[in-house]
Amino acid sequence: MPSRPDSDQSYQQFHFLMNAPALFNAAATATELGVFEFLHQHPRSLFEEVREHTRIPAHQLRVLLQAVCAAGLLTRTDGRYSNAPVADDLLSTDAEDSWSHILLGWKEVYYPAFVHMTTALRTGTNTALATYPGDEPTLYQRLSRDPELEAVFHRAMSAFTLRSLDALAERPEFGGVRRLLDVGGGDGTTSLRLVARHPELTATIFDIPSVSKLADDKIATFSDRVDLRPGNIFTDDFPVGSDAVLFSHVLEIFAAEQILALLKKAYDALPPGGRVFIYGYNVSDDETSGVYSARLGLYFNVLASGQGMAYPATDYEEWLRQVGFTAVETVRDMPYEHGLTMGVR
Ligand SMILES: C[S@@+](CC[C@H](N)C(=O)[O-])C[C@H]1O[C@@H](n2cnc3c(N)ncnc32)[C@H](O)[C@@H]1O
Repeated sequence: MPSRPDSDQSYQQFHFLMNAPALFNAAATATELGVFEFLHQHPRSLFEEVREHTRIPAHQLRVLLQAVCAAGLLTRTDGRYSNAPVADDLLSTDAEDSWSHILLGWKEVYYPAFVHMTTALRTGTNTALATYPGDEPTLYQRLSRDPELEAVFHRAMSAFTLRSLDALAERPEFGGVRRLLDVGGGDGTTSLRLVARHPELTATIFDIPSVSKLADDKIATFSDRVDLRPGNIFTDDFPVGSDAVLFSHVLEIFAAEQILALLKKAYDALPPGGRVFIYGYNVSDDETSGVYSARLGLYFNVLASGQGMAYPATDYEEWLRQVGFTAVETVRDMPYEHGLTMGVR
């Protein structure tokens, strides 16, 4: 059996990758037990102090803390534990954009589904969806039967969206928009940030009724400039009267024919000169890089919709042209593997 030198970076990455699911879960459990939050407030704590806070048996805490140290998220010096700087920045608070929400959403929804990956990819359908009650074709619709999990899921999505949203909100193109239709706008996180940044902008959030209810709570502060359109983006008409349509993290869920149908609906709902914005993850054009995009594509195909991926920007550009949009272009290399593809009716 050939062996590789320990100095080989790809070998080190291989070690980390093979153990990553266990370390991910240790980080999620430490988050749920409030370890990072406690050590943020009480750096250099002794084992007994962490134990008093977490209230788990000493041996099990010993095992957990070793794992989280090995993952690089905690340090232990002279027997005292502290957050590593990256954990202190990203995991130690309950703020809306905290990675702690993202971790819990991935732990509860994404990663349990991946035991179905081989079957799902072999059979070409999202077999993990069978673990959720209902007969609706996507996870988003089935989650409406479990409001608690739906809230965890949307809190995670909102936290992640907040992390990548500023690059979108800062785009000068939104300065020229007056009425935005935010298709699949979720709990309103994106529209709220856009209207806060652009004082002339008003927005309509179009999403399924149970998600619109989540948005209802959030939009209170901007209720004069943000409204809700509960419904199904495929079977219900797009409201008219907007001069721009935004698809943020939505088209990537679906297959090419469905994307073309949604883009055609956007085209028909827009006036001449109206704009379309497609914001989300893009794999590289040669489809070899993008770890966030990889996770997302697998999640769609194993669980969420049974199709879709973080398509390369060139796919979106081609679909926009096919539907009739002009001045098609993409802003590439935005944070978190994001891109913004735009067109004009
Ligand atoms: C990945 S989330 C994106 C949310 C938000 N746009 C963002 O960027 O954070 C996809 C959204 O599409 C919505 N969605 C999926 N299928 C839908 C359908 N058929 N009709 C209405 N909304 C749908 C989901 O409920 C969910 O809120």
